[in-house]
Amino acid sequence: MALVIKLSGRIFDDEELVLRYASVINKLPGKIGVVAGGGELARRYIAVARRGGASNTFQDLLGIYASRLNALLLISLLRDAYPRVPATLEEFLAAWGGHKVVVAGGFQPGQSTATVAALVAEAVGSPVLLNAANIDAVYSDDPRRNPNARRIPEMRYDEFEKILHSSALPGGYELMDVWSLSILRRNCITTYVFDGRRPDHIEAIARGENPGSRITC
Ligand SMILES: Nc1ncnc2c1ncn2[C@@H]1O[C@H](COP(=O)(O)OP(=O)(O)O)[C@@H](O)[C@H]1O
Ligand SMILES: O=c1ccn([C@@H]2O[C@H](COP(=O)(O)OP(=O)(O)O)[C@@H](O)[C@H]2O)c(=O)[nH]1
Repeated sequence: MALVIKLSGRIFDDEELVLRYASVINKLPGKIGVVAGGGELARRYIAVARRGGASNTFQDLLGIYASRLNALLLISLLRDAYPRVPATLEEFLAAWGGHKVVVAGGFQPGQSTATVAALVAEAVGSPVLLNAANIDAVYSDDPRRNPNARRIPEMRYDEFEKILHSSALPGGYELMDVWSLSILRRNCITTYVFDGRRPDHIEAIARGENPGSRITC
């Protein structure tokens, strides 16, 4: 069975955490698709570009290249990974046949790596998407803005869509963007959102546990 994991870019801002994820992924059975986010590296370049009046397209492209650098770092730590960062879904699929792990970053402006992860999960036929996020679960509202936000361990995509107010601005797209949800929903792919600081949660989910939030169609 194929498995697809989206790694929040914030994971790549923490050296120890990147090494722990590489160790967990190296031990996972079966074929693994990974998508790396842009993290602090992306936000730093996007902030300078925005300040200098660069277009949203170029701000997104900077985020894409930052996410691809994060992806290449992870590839360098993995045993049997395709040794390049695929820039398109077609390239990802061409690599998928010949390697245990393929690691991508962004694909095109106007979306986030959550959409890349959803496209990859659909393309490789993965029944689940694991989202190692910069938050421990999905809440009724953004817990960083609303201290009364309620943690929601189980929900359906229609409820998830109502909760998310992700801005489609470069470096924004918090948690998951709307395009990712439409792709996940049309394939009935189950998404697990969990604390990205806990690579051990990948094995917990593989054992059938739900350490964060589970979203189903
Ligand atoms: N309903 C929500 N539940 C959980 N987190 C949310 C929600 N709405 C917005 N967020 C925000 O989404 C962020 C997690 O998104 P993620 O893409 O993993 O990290 P980031 O975009 O911060 O790199 C958290 O920082 C959190 O503040
Ligand atoms: O296919 C993609 C993936 C990413 N991005 C850009 O790269 C940034 C970093 O990606 P993301 O926000 O998904 O990373 P994370 O939130 O995990 O750090 C995004 O905000 C977008 O600006 C993009 O334009 N297209």
